[in-house]
Amino acid sequence: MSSLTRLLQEKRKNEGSDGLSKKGTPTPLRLAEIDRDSTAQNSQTSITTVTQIDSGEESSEAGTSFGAGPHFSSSFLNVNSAHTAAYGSSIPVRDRNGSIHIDTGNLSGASYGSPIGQNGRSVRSSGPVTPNTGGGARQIPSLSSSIPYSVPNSNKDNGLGSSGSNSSFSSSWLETYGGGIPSNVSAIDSNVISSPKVDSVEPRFVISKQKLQKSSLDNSSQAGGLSRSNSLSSQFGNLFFSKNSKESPSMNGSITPTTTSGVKPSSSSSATAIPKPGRARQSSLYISSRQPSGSFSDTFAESPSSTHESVLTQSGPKSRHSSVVNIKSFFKKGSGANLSGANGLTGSPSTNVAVPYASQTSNNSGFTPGSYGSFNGDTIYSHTNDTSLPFSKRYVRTGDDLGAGAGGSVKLVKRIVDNKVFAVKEFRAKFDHENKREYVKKITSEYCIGTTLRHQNIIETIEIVYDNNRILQVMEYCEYDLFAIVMSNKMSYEEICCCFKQILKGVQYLHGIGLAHRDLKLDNCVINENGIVKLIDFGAAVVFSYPFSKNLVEASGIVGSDPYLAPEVCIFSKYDPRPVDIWSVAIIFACMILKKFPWKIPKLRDNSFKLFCSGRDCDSLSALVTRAPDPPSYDNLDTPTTPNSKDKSANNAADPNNTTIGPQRLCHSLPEESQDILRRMVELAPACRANIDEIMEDPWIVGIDACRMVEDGLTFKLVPGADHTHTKVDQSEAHIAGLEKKKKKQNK
Ligand SMILES: Nc1ncnc2c1ncn2[C@@H]1O[C@H](COP(=O)(O)OP(=O)(O)OP(=O)(O)O)[C@@H](O)[C@H]1O
Repeated sequence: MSSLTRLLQEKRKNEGSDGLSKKGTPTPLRLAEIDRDSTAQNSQTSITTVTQIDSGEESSEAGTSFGAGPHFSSSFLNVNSAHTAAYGSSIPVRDRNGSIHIDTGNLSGASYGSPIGQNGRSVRSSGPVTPNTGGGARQIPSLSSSIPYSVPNSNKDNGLGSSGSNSSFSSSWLETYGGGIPSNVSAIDSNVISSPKVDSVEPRFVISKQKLQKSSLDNSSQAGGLSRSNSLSSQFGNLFFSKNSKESPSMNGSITPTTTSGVKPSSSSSATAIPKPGRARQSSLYISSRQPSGSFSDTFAESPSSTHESVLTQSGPKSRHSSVVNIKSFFKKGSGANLSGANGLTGSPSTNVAVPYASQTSNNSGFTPGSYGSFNGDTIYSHTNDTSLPFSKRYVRTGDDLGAGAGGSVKLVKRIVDNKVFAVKEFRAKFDHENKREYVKKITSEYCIGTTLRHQNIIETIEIVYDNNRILQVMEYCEYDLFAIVMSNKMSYEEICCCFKQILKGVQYLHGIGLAHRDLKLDNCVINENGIVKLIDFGAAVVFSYPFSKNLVEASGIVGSDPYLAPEVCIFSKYDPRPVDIWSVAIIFACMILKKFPWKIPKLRDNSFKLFCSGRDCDSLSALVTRAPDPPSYDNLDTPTTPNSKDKSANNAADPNNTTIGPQRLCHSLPEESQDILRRMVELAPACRANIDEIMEDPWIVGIDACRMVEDGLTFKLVPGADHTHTKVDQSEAHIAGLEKKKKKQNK
């Protein structure tokens, strides 16, 4: 068990059993209680045996040697390593770093069997690219071939149509592959999952659909975008998961070690074990970020002064430009050349950069011509004009690291000219096995998104610098990780609602410009002294809509962190990324209220999730996930589809009074006024899930008095929510890195 995990456990113990007990907030039911109750009830209800297609997680732990170092608890490991990956066999899956893994079709271990690093991140088992030879693999179409995207309410759906796969439900994946659904069974019978063929490069790297298709053909051997997030949920893992959380009874299968080479055709049977791919993205990057590089860290002189005095003075409103940088021209003019030079590449990376549509329609009035495109010295992009000096002459490192993850490490710096404090993300170095073009694509993708976004609930990128062979992203600094604030257990209910609404606003902005985040979790929300929440880490973001196009560009790959993953991500090779974000935000809310995850992973082998899926009017998870809302009836054509009418076809519980199974298993533990919309946010079927605009119209959400910045002449001023203040914690434990450090000290 990691030191931090133990710390959090201890903290939880000390804090007693209840999370929030504010007026109007039901005392959250601990997962342990839920599980005990439900397990007891389980035997009495009509829930029948669940056909488990996985081998058990428990045995995976038992059968895996994690080395002699400190271990994470089983629950921690499960949440952080239980990667669902591409199901079936022989699918080369690519993580966010571009490394390709081959799953052999056995439950195993690239992740489970890998040695766990000191911080609990399993070492990635990545091998060379191996062609997809899964000839026997059944081809699972994308989710859109099973459900119509043009569902009622699609007018609220940013006007996006389907990706051209509007097959009706009658010709769905379910009927083709899954057979009929017995109507008289209330439990989830089986989740028929086989090997989806992932055959495209990630769309965010491609300008047009045509290019995407071409690239898909060209790169068919580099299939798949498996990506695992380096989940700082790790800390939550141990804290939130009940020790008593029961795994599925059928989880006692043995674990077959995964190899990263060799190919095994998938079985099309529903009893196929789900292979566990390597925990690719996180560990190796994590390690990478700690490699002595002689670059970034050495560039700064350590500042003797404490960081946080000045932090308090710099957290005022940042200038918000209404415009969005045209990243396409940005790359053509400047950074492309710069990066080319920097990485020894020929050709501009601009040809592979996705352009969200807002970027083409906006003007660039917020940026001077010199702020991007051309660069002074080592600056690739900057909000400011003061880029004539090299980075190391303008900033000084101060304080400790803020965090490190898959994309790189984040440090605190002070701008010499005005003593303002910023967070600087040093993108990780290129891996040896990674080709340069791939690496540049990844990095450029993240930072071009970072430089494009302008919203008070999205972190602001100040400048991007090429320095000493590393790419540095200077961001506004936020004093707290939302994770750390939640862990303090001091948040009031109103404060939680405020944070929730701000996260939703950030998502609304992203979805409005055609981007989905795909890795929304507490760890990727930071909060400043004013109580303004910001989304960070756009390393997994994708463009789902291009300018002037009504087509949806589906996302692919299992991207995100297990407890926050939407179920369709684990089932389909391609999916609409918007409902995935919505699901994740619902989990974030549940975590803030309950102080624990509802489940470790949205798969049937997780008993808690299985119970959540059970007790509905359908017995197949696949069927539940591919449901579509009822079409509007002829009698009610004039009546717009309301959330309630959508509910008709949603995955409602057969017995709404039974709080141990079905959606109410989760929702009944949440504050009453939040239950309606939360239930719609955790709809198993993405087509029935509330979209962001519907959520923002929910009366409870509308009524939340969230803190916000409003324009005040040329600047912005804070309008705090009237019914709450924001919790502050000591800076030594305001960020994950600080928490880790503190724990390590305590353990010595
Ligand atoms: N602007 C910021 N202000 C304050 N802290 C920040 C900021 N950006 C990042 N951090 C801290 O650094 C950590 C890692 O940042 P980030 O998530 O961007 O890195 P990553 O390498 O992409 O991580 P992951 O593996 O989760 O994707 C965050 O969890 C947070 O604690």
